[in-house]
Amino acid sequence: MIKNVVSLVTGGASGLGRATAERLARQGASVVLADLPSSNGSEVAKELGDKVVFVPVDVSSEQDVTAAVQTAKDKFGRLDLTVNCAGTATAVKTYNFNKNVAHRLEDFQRVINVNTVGTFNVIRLSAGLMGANTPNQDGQRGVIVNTASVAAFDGQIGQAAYSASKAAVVGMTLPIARDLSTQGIRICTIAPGLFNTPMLAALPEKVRTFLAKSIPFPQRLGDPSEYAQLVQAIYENPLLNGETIRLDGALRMMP
Ligand SMILES: NC(=O)C1=CN([C@@H]2O[C@H](COP(=O)(O)OP(=O)(O)OC[C@H]3O[C@@H](n4cnc5c(N)ncnc54)[C@H](O)[C@@H]3O)[C@@H](O)[C@H]2O)C=CC1
Ligand SMILES: C[C@]12CC(=O)[C@H]3[C@@H](CCC4=CC(=O)CC[C@@]43C)[C@@H]1CC[C@@H]2C(=O)C=O
Repeated sequence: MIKNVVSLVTGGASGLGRATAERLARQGASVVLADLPSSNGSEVAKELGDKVVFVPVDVSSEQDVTAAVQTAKDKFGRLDLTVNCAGTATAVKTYNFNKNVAHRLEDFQRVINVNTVGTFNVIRLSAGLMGANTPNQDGQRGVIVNTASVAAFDGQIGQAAYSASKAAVVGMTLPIARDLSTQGIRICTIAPGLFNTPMLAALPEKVRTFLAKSIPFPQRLGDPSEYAQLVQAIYENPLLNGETIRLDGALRMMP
C-alpha cells in the first residue's frame, strides 16, 4: 500500500524522520525530505535513491513549507502522506532559584515555534494539496502523522516549554481531524517514549542506560524503525483518525 505513495517527511535528515523516509523509500514511495538547510538532508536523500528529494526547510516558515509542498506537486504530481518529525527540545526550569534567573522567554517561544507552530504550518499547507487528490474508494484523499511525545502527558522537571509544545500537538489532532474530514484527510499523532536517535545521543551513556531501565517492557530504547513501522500502520488503517497513540513500552516518565 505504500508503493507509489507520495510523501513529505519533515525532520527527515535524522532520527525518527530519517527512519521513516528510509522505510517509505524502500517500499517504493516518493519522499520530499524536508529539514533545515544546515542538516545533512541532501546526503541522506542521495543515499535513499532517485525518488527522494531534499528541500531545505524551516518548518515555522510559510515560504519554506510552501516550497516543500510545491516540490511534491511539481516532482511527483500530488501529496498522499505527510509526516511531521521536525522538532527541538530544551531543558530549563521555570525559575532557577539558585541563580535567581527565570526561564528565558525566547527559549520558550523558540520551542513552541518549531514544535507547535511548525507542525501546524506543515499540516495546513499539506492539506491544501492533499485536498486536490482524487479520493480512493473510501473517500480518502490523504493522511497526516504528527509527532508529539510522552512529555505531552508526563512532562518532567525542566520540560515546561517542550511539554507545552507537544501537548498542543496532541490538542490540535482531534479538531484538525474534524476540520479535514469533509475532504477525506485523516490525521493521527504518535507520542513516542524514548528512542535511540541523535536527540537522545546528546545525553551521557549513564543517563541513557538509566532512562532505558525506567521502561517497563521492552526495557530498552525504541529503535527509530519501530516508529516508522507505526507511521505505515496509520497510513494503511483507514479507521485510525483524530487519535494520539503512545509508542513507549508502557513508560510513564517520572518527575
Ligand atoms: N528521540 C526520542 O526519544 C523522542 C523524540 N520525540 C520527537 O520526535 C521528533 C524527532 O526527534 P528525533 O528524531 O529524536 O530528533 P533528531 O534531533 O534526531 O531529529 C530532528 C530533526 O528535526 C530537524 N529540525 C529541527 N528544527 C527544525 C526546523 N525548524 N525545521 C525543519 N527541521 C527541523 C533537525 O534538523 C533534525 O534533523 C521530534 O519532534 C522530537 O521532539 C518525541 C519523543 C521521544
Ligand atoms: C525530549 C526528551 C526529554 C528531554 O528533555 C531530553 C531529550 C534529549 C536531549 C536532552 C538533553 C538534556 O541534557 C536535557 C534533556 C533533553 C532535552 C529527550 C529526547 C526524548 C525525550 C522525550 O521527548 C520524551 O518524551
